Amino acid sequence: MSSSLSRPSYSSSSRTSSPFFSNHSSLINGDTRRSLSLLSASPQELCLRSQRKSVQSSVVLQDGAVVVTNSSPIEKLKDGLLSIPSQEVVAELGGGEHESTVSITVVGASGDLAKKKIFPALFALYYEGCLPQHFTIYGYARSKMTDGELRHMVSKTLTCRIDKRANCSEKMEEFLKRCFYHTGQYDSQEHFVALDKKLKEHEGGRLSNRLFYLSIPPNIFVDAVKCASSSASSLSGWTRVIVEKPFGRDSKTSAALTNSLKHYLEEDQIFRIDHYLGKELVENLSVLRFSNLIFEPLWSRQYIQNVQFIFSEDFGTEGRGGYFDHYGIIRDIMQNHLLQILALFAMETPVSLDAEDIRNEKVKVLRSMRPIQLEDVVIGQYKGTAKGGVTYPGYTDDTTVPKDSLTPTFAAAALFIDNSRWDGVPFLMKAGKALHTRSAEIRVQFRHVPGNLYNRNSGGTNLDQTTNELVIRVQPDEGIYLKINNKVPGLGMRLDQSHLNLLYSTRYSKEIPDAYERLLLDAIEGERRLFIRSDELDAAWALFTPLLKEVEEKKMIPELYPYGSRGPVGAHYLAAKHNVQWGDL
Ligand SMILES: NC(=O)C1=CN([C@@H]2O[C@H](COP(=O)(O)OP(=O)(O)OC[C@H]3O[C@@H](n4cnc5c(N)ncnc54)[C@H](OP(=O)(O)O)[C@@H]3O)[C@@H](O)[C@H]2O)C=CC1
Ligand SMILES: O=C1O[C@H](COP(=O)(O)O)[C@@H](O)[C@H](O)[C@H]1O
Repeated sequence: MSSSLSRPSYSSSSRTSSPFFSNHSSLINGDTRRSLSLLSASPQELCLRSQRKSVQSSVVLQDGAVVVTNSSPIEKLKDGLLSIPSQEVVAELGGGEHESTVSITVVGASGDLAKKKIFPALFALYYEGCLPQHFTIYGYARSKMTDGELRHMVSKTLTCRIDKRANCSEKMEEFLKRCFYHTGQYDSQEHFVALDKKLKEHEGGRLSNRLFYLSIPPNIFVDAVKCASSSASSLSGWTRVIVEKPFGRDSKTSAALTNSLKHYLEEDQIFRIDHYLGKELVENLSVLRFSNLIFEPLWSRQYIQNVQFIFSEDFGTEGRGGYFDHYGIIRDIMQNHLLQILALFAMETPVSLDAEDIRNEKVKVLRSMRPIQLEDVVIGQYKGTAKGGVTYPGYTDDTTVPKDSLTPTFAAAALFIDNSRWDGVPFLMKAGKALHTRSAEIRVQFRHVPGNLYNRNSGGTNLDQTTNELVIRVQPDEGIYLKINNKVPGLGMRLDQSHLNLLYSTRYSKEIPDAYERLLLDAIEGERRLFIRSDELDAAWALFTPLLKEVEEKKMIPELYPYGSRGPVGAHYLAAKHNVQWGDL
């Protein structure tokens, strides 16, 4: 364990352990509350107020300083008195002096993810006033680049939601002035020491908090963590590391990665990102379930016939064939994104919205899952096709993919949760690249109405087939709709199926933030709810590793499907075997 990281970290789950604030418990009263409203115009709070309504954050007084914390004052204000435990400091604003700073280092800044997602998300947070008063962003990679070149690169990546908004270029200029670049090797202590020196200069003696985003290939994660932790971690505030997937290829490699990371970091310094957890509709899943009386009572085997998690992309592995061939669609999408959504969907009510309470429930669901049977899995691989005069390449046409590759680019699977709530309910997953459309959705198909009166004279509608279905469309065109049977207006009695439709674009004028914005902000705030804990990861791999091993050892041949099609027909047989029809057809 590196000495620089042996200090306690100040997670929401370990708030009382902070040596810096352990004596700073205070009482909040009416005066303090008045101060809170006076402070409400600060940019940080505006951001927290408008976007993060789920009472995760608050502003409290601590020894004369105002501190943005991660807990809800509302919950604690019951008797007009709030006892604040020592808190993880997000920003400390005292007597007009701004004492803390956050340095964000994007390790692998020259890469695809950094350009496509991380820098645009950081800019969006800046634009929305969500970044602390004092922050610095450093790009770190081996490529030689000046600060100016990094800024030029970042300025070109603004393809996201902010670029058409008021004062965008002005804000961009301000943002870019806070971005710097440091050239270095990922395994060089010396280069990280040099980074540390630069960070310190920017921090200017303030309490320093440091976030490292590992946007690099997984084989160099540990080298980078080792150097960052021993040569560039904060000596006064927190140090956190965001780790991108893949977290290993199976149980063994994942455990090895976790062990190596834990050699240099405490678990609560590791933020394992699954960006699907940052998507608006995925975040909303718990709200839908636990804040609406009408859903939770139906959320079990008693009323739900099956649940479907569907991911499709209308493009192939273009440009990422090298990475993808080593992993395949089961590891790339199912074992993480879809399984995480399943866990949120199926978990029991957590004790609270605290990260640990939620993750405890997710782990329980994952550990209750039945081993996946090979006969409950279909795999496919896209092949080249020509349509409308355009030729679309097959997976193995990619020059970085071996010609005889058996790597699945499509998979469908039936999973089961062996607990009393979900006994016997098929949870179907389907994920594929180079399909006819790009979408991600959750479909909940309810049982048919017993003894339905209207089956007798519904004018041809078979109510056993037209059961209620709740669709949570994660992307695109985010929305939630419920299929119901309804009388067609008129003198006769004819039923049809209609939608009660909550389409976000018509209901909300606010743009939907990118998942990376939410997750980066959470990491800065120390909110771990949407990050994967190591036992969740272990449980996810324990479920998929035996299946992956079997598929690979038996050299299972994927069913070929044409680029742009709906995927292999085998997926329909799999669903039919479980008395299910895919809802997206
Ligand atoms: N791109 C995406 O859409 C997604 C990516 N991810 C994950 O995020 C991480 C980053 O992805 P991405 O940006 O696509 O990755 P890249 O392949 O673009 O790599 C990022 C940077 O790492 C350095 N690098 C690349 N290969 C090596 C190597 N063999 N040895 C040392 N350094 C290397 C390069 O910088 P330099 O040469 O300048 O040092 C490169 O610019 C990966 O773990 C990936 O799996 C996860 C989800 C989506
Ligand atoms: O993690 C990954 O996700 C992307 C899809 O993300 P989305 O937010 O664009 O839906 C996928 O293309 C990639 O293969 C995978 O690694």
